[in-house]
Amino acid sequence: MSEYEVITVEYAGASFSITPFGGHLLTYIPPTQTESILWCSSTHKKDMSKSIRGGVPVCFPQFGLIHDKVSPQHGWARLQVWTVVSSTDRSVSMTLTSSENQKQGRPDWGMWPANDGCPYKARLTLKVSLSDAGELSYAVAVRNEGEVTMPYQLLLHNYFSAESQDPEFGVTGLGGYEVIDTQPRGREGLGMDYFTQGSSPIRVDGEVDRIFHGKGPVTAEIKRGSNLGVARVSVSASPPRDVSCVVWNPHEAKAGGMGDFDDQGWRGMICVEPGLIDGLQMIKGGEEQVLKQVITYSS
Ligand SMILES: O=P(O)(O)OC[C@H]1O[C@H](O)[C@H](O)[C@@H](O)[C@@H]1O
Repeated sequence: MSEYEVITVEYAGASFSITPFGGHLLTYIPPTQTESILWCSSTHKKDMSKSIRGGVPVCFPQFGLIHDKVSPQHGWARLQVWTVVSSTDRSVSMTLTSSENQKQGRPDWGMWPANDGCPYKARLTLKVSLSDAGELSYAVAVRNEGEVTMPYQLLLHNYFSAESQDPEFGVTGLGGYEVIDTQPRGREGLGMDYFTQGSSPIRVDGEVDRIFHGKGPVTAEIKRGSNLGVARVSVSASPPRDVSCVVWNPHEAKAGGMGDFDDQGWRGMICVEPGLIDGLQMIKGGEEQVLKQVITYSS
């Protein structure tokens, strides 16, 4: 099987690389830095048989698993080859339609009826660009090209490189958010915990898999550890709506069971994943909704 194609853009002392497979951002190197602040597993699949483990997978039309036994976890957008529509000295734009997905014979979202009877027509357009200051802007537009109102979810599954066991490590900015903790401490097997996030940083002291629901846009700060500096991700939706965020680190046992996860790689990463996942999003025929994140770095 052939490997995915990679497009690299360098501008304002920064660079990023992206592949049409999944519309997947692979690296972002901010100005003055020599290494990507995004984490990517060295053992990820390059042959397009599986979503890339690292970078920024696009999750659409749903986050997570729908228990219909056919829809892939986190949807099909990250499994399709997107079409490049423009490429400039500072940006790349790609598009993907649900009809393309249907042609590939992949199952649709469980809530979408089977391929030929599906009433929904979605077009995703992704634009990744570098500003004059070398900041990375990453926007996904969802257009309903059909006539009936279409439900969806969209999430940007950012993998940041981080020293997750460093005392300086922590994720902040989600204080006051309502949390669904799928890995409650000390209550194994007893389902989920629900609480309001306090102001202290989120750390990795076991498997972390938490969904944070808040109001309006999100800005999360990732103190990546003593040696790696700080990443900041600012996310907003247009038209304005509530943006949620997932924080995930599989820790040793779960990562060890994943064939495409570097040995001990969980020590070097954290996922901070903004998304429109507080219930189903509704979009009328002919309308477009956009989720945009800006990623910046400071030492
Ligand atoms: O292995 P994947 O399908 O890429 O999912 C990786 C992870 O994505 C999210 O962070 C979910 O909250 C996790 O429960 C899941 O394990």
